[in-house]
Amino acid sequence: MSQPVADIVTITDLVKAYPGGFTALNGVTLSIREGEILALLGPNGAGKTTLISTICGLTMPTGGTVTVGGHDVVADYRATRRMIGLVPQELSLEPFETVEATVAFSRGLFGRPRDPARIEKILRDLSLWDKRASKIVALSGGMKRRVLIAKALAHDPKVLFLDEPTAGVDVELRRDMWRVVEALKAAGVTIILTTHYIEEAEAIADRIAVINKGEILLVEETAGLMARMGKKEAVIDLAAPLEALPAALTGPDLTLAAGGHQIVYTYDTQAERTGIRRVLNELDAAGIVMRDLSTRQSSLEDVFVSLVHDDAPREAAQ
Ligand SMILES: Nc1ncnc2c1ncn2[C@@H]1O[C@H](COP(=O)(O)OP(=O)(O)OP(=O)(O)O)[C@@H](O)[C@H]1O
Repeated sequence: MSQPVADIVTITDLVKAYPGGFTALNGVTLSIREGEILALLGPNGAGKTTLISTICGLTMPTGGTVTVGGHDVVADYRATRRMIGLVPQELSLEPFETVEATVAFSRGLFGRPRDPARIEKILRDLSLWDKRASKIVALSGGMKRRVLIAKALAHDPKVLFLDEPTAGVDVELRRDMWRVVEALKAAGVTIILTTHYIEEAEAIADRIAVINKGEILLVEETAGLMARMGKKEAVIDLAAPLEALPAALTGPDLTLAAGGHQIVYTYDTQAERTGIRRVLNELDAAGIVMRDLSTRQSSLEDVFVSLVHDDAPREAAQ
């Protein structure tokens, strides 16, 4: 029998109001499971970096609690910080230091004893071993990102935060980075990543959390989310516009669009039968002439946009 998965990070009613009065986190409750890859998605300014900084103990919360491995991040900062590795957005490295010294120094910062074999393993896993004697300044952007990850792993953290790990890197390097993240997961590290690339979340995350205006809008298994919300639409172009749908074709899955020139039928991609044939038969029976039929699959990107968009009127109403 498989063991139930424990939560390694527990965030409860977290609030962060910045001194100027801006509330960046507005009651965030979220549990992160040991060993998972969780993608945190949200538009610019949603509160992703503030959330990560608060879990890492770099930003003080104004309300609520965060525990890592059962320890409170404020009361027990040293214990929680040791359990966390953070890869920041900016490439903040000492340019004239070597790769190996940079990573070894980072281990020392957390009071861990020197362990050249451990550093070698980290560098090898990240394909940095051949570059160990190179100065940071001589590395490509992609290699510098790997050094940042190596640095964050140098003290053997249980939880790794990656803030926009593939921002601005090319497709090949991005896929390379995904392999690195998956290998870390296989080694038992819990990973939380923020990203603006939705296909990145879809490709590697076990669960997806969507944050907007300091509030968590959704947390769900990636596969379940795609199955539940990844609907397919059939768009039927009509020869002549309709004022209304015929009586036999009313229902929440059918809408009239494009000024009556189109019927949009939304169906579940998981269902045994799509129901498209029934719709076409009903059109025929009602004497409605179809000009064209096309289908489109909604992606996680559509789900994300509709979630964040649906959230917009709330702000206007406040
Ligand atoms: N030190 C600060 N003082 C005041 N406001 C701040 C501070 N840091 C962040 N904010 C504000 O809090 C909000 C959330 O910022 P945060 O950086 O957490 O968002 P984000 O989701 O990480 O955005 P991005 O995707 O652009 O990195 C923003 O409106 C930002 O302007």
